[in-house]
Amino acid sequence: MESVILQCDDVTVDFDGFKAVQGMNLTLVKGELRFLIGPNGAGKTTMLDVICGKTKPAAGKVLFGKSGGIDITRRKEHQIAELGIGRKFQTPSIFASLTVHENFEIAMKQNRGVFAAMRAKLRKEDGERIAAQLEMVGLAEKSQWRAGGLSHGEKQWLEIGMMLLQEPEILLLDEPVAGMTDNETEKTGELLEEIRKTQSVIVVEHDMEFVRNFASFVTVMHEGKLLKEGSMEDVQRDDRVAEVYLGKRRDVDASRSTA
Ligand SMILES: Nc1ncnc2c1ncn2[C@@H]1O[C@H](COP(=O)(O)OP(=O)(O)OP(=O)(O)O)[C@@H](O)[C@H]1O
Repeated sequence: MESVILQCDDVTVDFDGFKAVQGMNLTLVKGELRFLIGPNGAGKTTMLDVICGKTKPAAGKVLFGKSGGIDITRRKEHQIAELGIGRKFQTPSIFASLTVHENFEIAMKQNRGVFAAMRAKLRKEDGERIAAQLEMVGLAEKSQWRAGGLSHGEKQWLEIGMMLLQEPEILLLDEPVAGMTDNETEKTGELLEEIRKTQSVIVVEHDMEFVRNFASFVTVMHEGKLLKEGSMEDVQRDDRVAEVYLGKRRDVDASRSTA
């Protein structure tokens, strides 16, 4: 049976009277790769902010974990991260002057603080995990490169790898392929498919070609609300979805957006 790992119930976010999210529901099961799409301003990023604790909802609940889960709605951001929800923002937060390997070492020991982490010794099993993670995100051959010298796509993978080392149960990614080359986009999709074997992932995305290639289940938001949920085929066939995306046109195939 599918096990629910995250449940957002009737979430409303109010920014000084403006309801960026209104009564939004979202349920994620373990091992799911969920794409959250919708036009600009739909409330997608705000939903990620609510789940990771950056923004507190005015109403509703966020439950995390198995068997009904625990209510994380009022927990602080760092507590939610410690519980196992990792958030990656659009701009990578990596240490540009350190090597790829050193960045991974820091991620491995993040709880001790950055400077303590740099001094602390790695255990043998930590080294093995880092090696496996480098392999998974395709950076094994560049482990001694300075992170600042990596391509845009590689920096994103580095940060995803750093997050994975902290073993989150859920990863929240905001437009991970924005600015990537086609080849990097493809590789990122493959990486997400690999990640979902052990973790659950929510991806906010504008790149419809990418969504079509890698999404099995899509949630569409519009004006802070759930507009439609289903397979990409279902979503593309939906007249309301076509309407909010492109006026009256049926195809949700918006050209690649960098928004
Ligand atoms: N801190 C804030 N204060 C006031 N309004 C905000 C704040 N953050 C977001 N909003 C507004 O809430 C609405 C939803 O924003 P959000 O960023 O969640 O949308 P989105 O679907 O992620 O859009 P995009 O695809 O353009 O990133 C927008 O109208 C935005 O201007």
